Amino acid sequence: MGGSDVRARAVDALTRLVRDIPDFPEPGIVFKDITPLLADPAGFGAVVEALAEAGRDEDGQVVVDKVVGMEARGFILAAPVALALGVGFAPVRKAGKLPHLTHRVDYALEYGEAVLELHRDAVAAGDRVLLVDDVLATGGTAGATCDLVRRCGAEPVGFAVLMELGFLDGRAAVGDVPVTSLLTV
Ligand SMILES: O=P(O)(O)OC[C@H]1O[C@H](OP(=O)(O)OP(=O)(O)O)[C@H](O)[C@@H]1O
Ligand SMILES: Nc1ncnc2[nH]cnc12
Repeated sequence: MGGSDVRARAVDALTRLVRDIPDFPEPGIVFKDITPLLADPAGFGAVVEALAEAGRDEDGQVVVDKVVGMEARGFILAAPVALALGVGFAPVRKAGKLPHLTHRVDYALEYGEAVLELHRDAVAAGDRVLLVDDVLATGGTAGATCDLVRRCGAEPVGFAVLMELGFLDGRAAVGDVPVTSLLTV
């Protein structure tokens, strides 16, 4: 199947299977709930395939060494993307969850602030790293993850996300790291 077909199937699944939950987790936020998408194997498979395209070049060659996913929804998408690309997966977690030596970054997101961590040995110096998550909102999470990857001496070479909230300038937070967003809402 060609790249545009893969993407079209993913966009169709996102349009049908992501629901809006108003005022969650706080008043004024419209929460993008991906659980119906995850419950649909064809839709879930379609979006994983489309996200994985961000880790390949035009000839279909894999051009990344590692996939990083952000807790918690990012894990669900990033792990199968890593397997699809045949590379390893590394988790970025909220504070206090990773057991070995970590790098830490404070960050803000659409509804709060927190600390993210990455094991210092999770990615190697010089690795080319693809970030994967479900939603790009303010970009706080993605920006902090780029910082963590760089602190390991590795290079964030792409950020693949299901949905981008277009009214927030999330792309600014990741600077010149290319963003692949399957849907802008
Ligand atoms: O662009 P931002 O403003 O940073 O927001 C995007 C982040 O917010 C959500 O995660 P959340 O921290 O709510 O964690 P969860 O996946 O555990 O629900 C989402 O999964 C992204 O990681
Ligand atoms: N509106 C939203 N829906 C789901 N996840 C989010 N993360 C940040 N903003 C979000």
